[in-house]
Formats: sequence, C-alpha cells, structure tokens
Amino acid sequence: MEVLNTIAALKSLLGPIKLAKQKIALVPTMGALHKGHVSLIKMAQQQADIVVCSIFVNPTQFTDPKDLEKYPRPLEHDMAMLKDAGCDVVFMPSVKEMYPAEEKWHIDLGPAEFLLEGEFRKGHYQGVTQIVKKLFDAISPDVAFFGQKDYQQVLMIQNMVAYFNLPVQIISCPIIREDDGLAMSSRNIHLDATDRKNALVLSRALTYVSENFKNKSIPELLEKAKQLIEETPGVELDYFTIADGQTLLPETDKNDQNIIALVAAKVGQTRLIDNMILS
Ligand SMILES: Nc1ncnc2c1ncn2[C@@H]1O[C@H](COP(=O)(O)OP(=O)(O)OP(=O)(O)O)[C@@H](O)[C@H]1O
Ligand SMILES: CC(C)(CO)[C@@H](O)C(=O)[O-]
Ligand code: BAL
Repeated sequence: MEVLNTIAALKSLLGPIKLAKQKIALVPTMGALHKGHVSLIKMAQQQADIVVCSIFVNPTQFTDPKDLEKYPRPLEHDMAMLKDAGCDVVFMPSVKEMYPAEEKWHIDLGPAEFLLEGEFRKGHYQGVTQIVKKLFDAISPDVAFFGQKDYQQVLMIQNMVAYFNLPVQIISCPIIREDDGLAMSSRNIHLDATDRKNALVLSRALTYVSENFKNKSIPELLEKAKQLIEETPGVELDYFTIADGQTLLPETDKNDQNIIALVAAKVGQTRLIDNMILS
C-alpha cells in the first residue's frame, strides 16, 4: 500500500497507470474509518484496477469550528484498516497542499443545496463539492464511491459533476449498520453509553416508516416517527422528512417513485444523520 501526501507524488504514481488504461477508483473519506468505509473500498475493488482512498478532514465543509476541532483522527487505526481492506493507494494531504492559497468557490448546485443538511449546515455543500473537485483534479478517477448515508451529499456531488461535465462515474453504496440498526458513522465515537442507546431511535423511526409505508398516510407516518424521536430523552430533532429522492422537497403522493425518509438529530452533543429509501 502506497501512502502519499502530495498531489505531485500522486500524479507521478497514477500517470503510468492511466497510460496503461487501467481503471482508477476513488473513495474519499475524512478518516476514522469503520466498516462503512471498508464496504466502499470493497465495492471499488470490484469495479476498478486501482483503488485510491483519500483521508482529509476538509475544513471548508465544517460550519461548526468545535465539530472540526474534535473530529476524530485515529491515524494508526486507519492505516491498519486500509491495509487489511487491500487498498492500493492512500492519499493523505495537508491542508496547505489542498488549499495553498485563499480561494473563492461558489457553484450552482440547484435548489436542494439549501434544504435539510444545507439548511442546518449553511455552505456545507459548497465546501464538500470544492474538496471533491480538487480530489478529482488530483486523481482523475474513472469512478468514485460515496455512501448513501450522506444521501444529499451524493446528489450534490452528482450536480457538481454535471456542472463541470466531468468524466467521473458516481456510485452510491448502501448504508452499513451496526447489528442493532445504528448507521455506522465516524462521529458515533463521541456517543457515551446513554447516547448510544438513545441514538437507536433514529433507525427505529426510519424502520417504522419503511415498514408501515404501504398502509399509513404520509402525515400519519411523520407524526409517529417524530413522536418516537421527540419522546427520547437527550435527542433533539433537526428534521424528519419523507421527501422526493431527487428534489428533496416534502413528498405528498405515496404513489410517486423515488421516495426517501431522511432524519437528522443531535444525540447528546453529537449530530447524526440517517435515511431509508421507501420506494
Ligand atoms: N455507514 C455507512 N455506510 C456506507 N457508507 C458510509 C457509512 N458511513 C459513511 N459512509 C461514507 O463514507 C464516505 C466517507 O465518509 P466520512 O469519512 O465522513 O465518514 P462518516 O462515518 O460519514 O463520518 P461522519 O461522522 O463525518 O458523518 C462518505 O461517502 C460516507 O457517505
Ligand atoms: C466526501 C467527503 C470525503 C468530502 O470531504 C466528506 O464529505 C465525507 O467524508 O463524506
Ligand atoms: N460524512 C459527511 C461529512 C460531514 O459530515 O462533514
């Protein structure tokens, strides 16, 4: 496994691979790796010759400085996970490498940018698309893998790719969960035993909606899901929505295709998100 810190080193390693017409996959991460990340790497290995995993805690996508400061960075653990997963190349640049100068970035990501996560983390998707574009420029992957856990992020990245007309295929991978249903997330590390128990209400509320989607109305489903979450101590709901999977606007017609339930809540001091596809 090659571990590289500069774009120059990356380009000289990947240049001959490209010339040989081998397929390159990118799995972008912020580190603190778990089985969700490993599943992305495994999917990438099935579809490409070389898998590059990036680890970069991107400052421009954090809207809360405390969230950035306490973001976990367990380097040795991450290297062991990546080696074990059979990752070919790890790209771990410094902030200076990715942002050598002050830089303005603003692109049109469409109206869904400002909904849900975009409403609670203003400017978040500008920062996400800025760094993903930089990673795409550095690596020129044929295909890039992202988790459905960050559903809105996948939509925004697809919009960024369309905006620049980039020749990169974007693949969304299923959410990997703990045995009890909690979606795996690097931020779960911040949950104490009580938070960890309370956090289960998010996947439970989504499961309730998914299991009752056929026989209950959307208002009934929303009322019950929100009630489950709001009556859980230590959990503060940001949103629970049943939305159109493309526009992310509230869904009113259960007969439509591509409907998704999405939730975000603060559990103790930790903000978590999750979702389930309903149709
Ligand atoms: N449980 C999961 N299942 C599948 N993919 C996941 C899961 N968790 C994260 N990913 C994906 O891994 C990639 C890197 O995510 P990231 O490093 O931010 O980890 P994370 O667990 O989402 O952390 P965070 O706590 O920041 O949300 C993203 O594409 C993300 O959607
Ligand atoms: C895609 C990403 C690596 C960009 O920093 C990040 O938003 C994440 O880990 O989901
Ligand atoms: N996994 C999404 C990245 C973030 O929360 O900033």
